[in-house]
Amino acid sequence: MKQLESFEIPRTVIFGPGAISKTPQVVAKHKAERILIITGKSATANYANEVARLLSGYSVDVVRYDEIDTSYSKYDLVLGVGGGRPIDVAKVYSYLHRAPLIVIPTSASHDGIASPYVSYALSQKMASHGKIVASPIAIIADTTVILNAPSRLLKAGVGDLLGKIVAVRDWQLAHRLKGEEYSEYAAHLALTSYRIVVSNAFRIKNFTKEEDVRVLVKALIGCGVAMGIAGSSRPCSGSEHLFAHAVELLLGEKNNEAVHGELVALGAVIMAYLHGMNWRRIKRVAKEVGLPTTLKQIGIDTDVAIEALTTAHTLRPDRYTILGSGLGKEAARRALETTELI
Ligand SMILES: NC(=O)C1=CN([C@@H]2O[C@H](COP(=O)(O)OP(=O)(O)OC[C@H]3O[C@@H](n4cnc5c(N)ncnc54)[C@H](OP(=O)(O)O)[C@@H]3O)[C@@H](O)[C@H]2O)C=CC1
Ligand SMILES: O=C(CO)COP(=O)(O)O
Ligand SMILES: [Zn+2]
Repeated sequence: MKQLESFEIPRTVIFGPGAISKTPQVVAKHKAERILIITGKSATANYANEVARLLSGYSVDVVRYDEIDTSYSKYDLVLGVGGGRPIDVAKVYSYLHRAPLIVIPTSASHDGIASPYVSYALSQKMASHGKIVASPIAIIADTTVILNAPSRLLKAGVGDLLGKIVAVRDWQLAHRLKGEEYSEYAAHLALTSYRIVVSNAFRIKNFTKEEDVRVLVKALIGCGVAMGIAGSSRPCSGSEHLFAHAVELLLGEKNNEAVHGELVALGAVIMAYLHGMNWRRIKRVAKEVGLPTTLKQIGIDTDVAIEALTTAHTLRPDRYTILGSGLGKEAARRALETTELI
């Protein structure tokens, strides 16, 4: 007999120019007195303070994501304001303290905006027990704010989406070879986001218009919903993300200048090559948008890339990908040379 299924997706999504001003109305729907705003380290703090001002009738604390710990006192509502890291930490807080979560992205650099899962390594350490599922009750995506974010971040959002073609291919492989459960709907949703950015890449690449950001934000939200439906990040994270995570781990927290979506795009090129897919197309789109297309452009040494490629398969042993039981050093170097990433 089939088992019962359940999944979490966001309840309310408000997006467009000036959406942030709607925060009080969204908050008012929930019986909250004490509100915690988790935000970024510097640039995004202004937005968090703006949100705090809008909520002047409440007791509000604003805390940086890297300064919060699990002993933090109880709040009725948590808001994640910033990039992917503060949003992930806000999800952890929401999960651990059963506080409803509102996500206010200040950039379109990642697809964690609507996903109920947590990716950022620090957040994982904060939650030692089990798998975190924290779907936002609301997303408030202010496209004016996002349009003003550095274009590198918006391009990174395109990079995160370029990875979906590989992630879905890995998932199909695992379905065929390992019998892993596969959701055609979730896979199609992730692929639709990939296709939309690929077909609009030429038009949206400079991110000068609000509608360009809209296309990107919708595609990223679509991926978050795909993860919710799949019950994991599977449709949106395969071997290309394993490569990105492996590089991030090797570089460490302190000297990590690499942006998530940029690493994912480079990973997608390598893994598409290993799959025998059209890796040149992914690279062409990345170049078109202005994403880095060599490791040198983001300061990653060949040794680090090879180490990442040979260890990436160990990071998530339960998620089968084209990396199988691991690449050897020679194969890793060959892949980097053939795809001209080095
Ligand atoms: N849960 C999920 O499903 C997913 C989670 N992720 C996670 O998200 C993270 C990647 O997200 P990303 O956004 O790149 O990382 P960060 O949150 O680290 O943000 C990157 C940089 O962008 C800055 N920034 C954000 N918005 C603005 C803005 N409007 N103006 C100026 N600067 C801005 C941040 O500033 P500041 O210093 O103020 O923070 C930070 O310096 C990774 O840790 C990844 O694992 C990614 C995909 C999916
Ligand atoms: O970044 C993600 C999807 O884009 C999340 O993936 P992970 O589950 O690999 O952290
Ligand atoms: Zn990602």
